[in-house]
Amino acid sequence: MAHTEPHYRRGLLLILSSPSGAGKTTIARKLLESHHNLQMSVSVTTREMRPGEVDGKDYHFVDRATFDQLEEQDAFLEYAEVFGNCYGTPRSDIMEGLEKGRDFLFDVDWQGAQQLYQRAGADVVRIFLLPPAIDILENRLRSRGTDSEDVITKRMDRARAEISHWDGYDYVVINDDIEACFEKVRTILDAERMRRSRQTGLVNFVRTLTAPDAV
Ligand SMILES: Nc1ncnc2c1ncn2[C@@H]1O[C@H](COP(=O)(O)OP(=O)(O)OP(=O)(O)O)[C@@H](O)[C@H]1O
Ligand SMILES: Nc1nc2c(ncn2[C@@H]2O[C@H](COP(=O)(O)O)[C@@H](O)[C@H]2O)c(=O)[nH]1
Repeated sequence: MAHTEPHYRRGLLLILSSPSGAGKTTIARKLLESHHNLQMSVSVTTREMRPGEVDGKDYHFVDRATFDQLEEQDAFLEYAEVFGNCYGTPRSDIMEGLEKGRDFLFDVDWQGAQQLYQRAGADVVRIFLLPPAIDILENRLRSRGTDSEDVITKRMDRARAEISHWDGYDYVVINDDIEACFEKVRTILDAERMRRSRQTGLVNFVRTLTAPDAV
């Protein structure tokens, strides 16, 4: 075996949660640009499409009847109701992808993080993003320009509840400067990929070092 041959690694499920507006989508985009072998888990949702969003890329947009049907078919690894809309993670592909060493990125709320952890514990890495201050969070939601004042009020009310779940995560990162935050999240992902428990091909490799004649 050439010493450059990559060792087999099991994939992981990287969860990014935060109060709405703290920067999950922004950090997720940067991670996807910089890490090949990382793909977004595209959720199914009943919420209206926002300007600029693409069906099948940002979400799979469906009506409530279709969502309920998928739920009945056990098509979701997890699902939750957020701001009166339903969101679910499609089960298909993910378990199979993990076996093949693929990593998946999730932008889900604390309920999604909890359910994914209950179903796929050892494969899950949970990161929670916090804003540097509560008024900065509100400013970011306003400057994003995607929501009405009514929706911003709802998101801010929910933000406090979401923040109260910060201690259900493996890592907590404050998103003050976007580049600094990204560097921290990237470091976590790179280190988690190296975990011994994920590098399942190491057993055979180590055998070639310690008992080369037996291989
Ligand atoms: N560190 C930062 N400094 C300044 N602006 C930021 C920072 N991080 C994100 N933003 C901006 O804040 C707004 C909200 O960010 P983003 O949409 O990524 O949040 P989110 O957590 O995905 O929100 P939601 O849960 O509602 O989808 C965006 O306009 C984004 O460009
Ligand atoms: N439990 C889940 N939560 C999800 C999923 N997809 C998104 N979300 C969360 O919903 C809110 C609102 O998102 P928005 O795009 O409408 O602003 C946000 O907190 C997301 O993290 C999912 O599949 N499951």
